[in-house]
Amino acid sequence: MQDVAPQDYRDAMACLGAAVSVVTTDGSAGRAGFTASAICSVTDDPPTLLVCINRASSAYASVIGNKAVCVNVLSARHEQLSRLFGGKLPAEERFAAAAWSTLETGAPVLADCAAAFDCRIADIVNVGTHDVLLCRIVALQRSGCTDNLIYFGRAYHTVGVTDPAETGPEFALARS
Ligand SMILES: NC(=O)c1ccc[n+]([C@@H]2O[C@H](COP(=O)([O-])OP(=O)(O)OC[C@H]3O[C@@H](n4cnc5c(N)ncnc54)[C@H](O)[C@@H]3O)[C@@H](O)[C@H]2O)c1
Ligand SMILES: Cc1cc2c(cc1C)N(C[C@H](O)[C@H](O)[C@H](O)COP(=O)(O)O)c1[nH]c(=O)[nH]c(=O)c1N2
Repeated sequence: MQDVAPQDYRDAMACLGAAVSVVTTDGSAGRAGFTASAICSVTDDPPTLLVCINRASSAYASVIGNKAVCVNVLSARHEQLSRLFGGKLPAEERFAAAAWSTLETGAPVLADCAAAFDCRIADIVNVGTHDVLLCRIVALQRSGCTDNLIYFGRAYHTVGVTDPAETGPEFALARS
């Protein structure tokens, strides 16, 4: 099979806008977290989402060791937090920038995120540089999603719903 070049693949993938989350974990293998956009819903029965994690990530050993993650979906106001968790900072400095609680698994839950999916890792598939984590949702936190953070064309954007009660949903995409 003839593969396309990784750079050509990334250039094309930059056309896929995606929601941005901070994926966290805590437990005997340590507290860690990273910014992620490679996340999607698999099935609602049993409620399952997938997360792709680079095995070179500083969070990898903790995620695999704890067998649990929380997917914290970011709002527009979390752009700086996304940059912190997507950079090379030590874990303590990343977590110091926000307020956290826990639900079932002990993975950090971002206080004011749009939605948090607390998960146990049910299965792992190795693909190239990444592991695909199949994550069973064991608890949820929701605080509305009127202004989400989006990563598209190698830049952050926000997508908002204006006057949903009066006019029905109207979506606006703005570069931040
Ligand atoms: N799935 C991922 O691991 C993933 C996704 C987005 C960004 N990133 C990382 O964030 C940084 C900035 O990314 P960018 O979007 O500004 O520019 P970029 O050119 O590195 O990436 C463009 C797009 O390609 C995909 N991509 C990039 N690196 C990948 C990887 N190692 N594995 C799978 N898909 C990958 C993503 O969809 C990304 O949005 C880079 O270091 C990139 O590797 C990783
Ligand atoms: C917008 C955006 C989206 C993603 C990322 C980055 C950014 C900026 N990164 C990369 C990841 O966040 C980054 O590698 C680590 O957090 C920083 O590396 P270390 O934690 O220091 O290893 C990333 N990594 C990953 O394994 N899966 C993913 O889905 C994503 N998605």
